[in-house]
Amino acid sequence: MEIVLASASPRRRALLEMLGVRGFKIIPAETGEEAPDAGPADAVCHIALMKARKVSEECPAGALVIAADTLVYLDGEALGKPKSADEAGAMLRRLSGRDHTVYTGVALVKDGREMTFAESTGVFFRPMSDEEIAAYVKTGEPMDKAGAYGAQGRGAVFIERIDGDFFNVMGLPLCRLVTMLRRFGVDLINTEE
Ligand SMILES: Cc1cn([C@H]2C[C@H](O)[C@@H](COP(=O)(O)OP(=O)(O)OP(=O)(O)O)O2)c(=O)[nH]c1=O
Repeated sequence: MEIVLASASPRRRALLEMLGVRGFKIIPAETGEEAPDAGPADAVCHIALMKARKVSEECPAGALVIAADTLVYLDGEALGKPKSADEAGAMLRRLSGRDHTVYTGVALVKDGREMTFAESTGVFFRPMSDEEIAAYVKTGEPMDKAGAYGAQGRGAVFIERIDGDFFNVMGLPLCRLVTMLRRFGVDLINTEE
């Protein structure tokens, strides 16, 4: 079966490769990513579905399209990707010394059949000094990431504890994704190889 990852995220690509998915195509979805006025789980599912639908329209029949969207949620507010170094610093100051929740919505679309789910993971940050935040922002790592950090990169040093699927924080909740893929006839556990 042809599998298409509707994402420009190098992390999502690496995670699918890690699962042993071979020869999948990458077609990033060009959507506005306007979050609807909804709770975080509904919002990430909606955006993921918009991405998957858009790419599915361009794909041949039989292709299974996977899309995702990740948001960091704090005090009832969604933190997306920072637009500037200053905004990244401000986000990190808010995250310092407390816990927040990362939501990733995943959408699977094949021949008009659609499935979505959202996974949440609690992330506990240790207190960060202003110097640490400035130095981290300077690395550039925060810039293309929701909440201005990468749990899989240098950002790891600020994370005291994680409650849930770590890969969900990176942008793709692998445990539930594999279960959902089975419903579309893709079995990544019982492979012949
Ligand atoms: C919190 C966190 C987010 N991220 C990333 C995952 C996502 O790539 C990004 C959130 O932006 P998204 O809009 O979810 O995804 P994207 O724009 O990078 O890619 P596409 O829409 O084409 O699929 O933040 C990390 O890599 N590590 C982290 O610890």
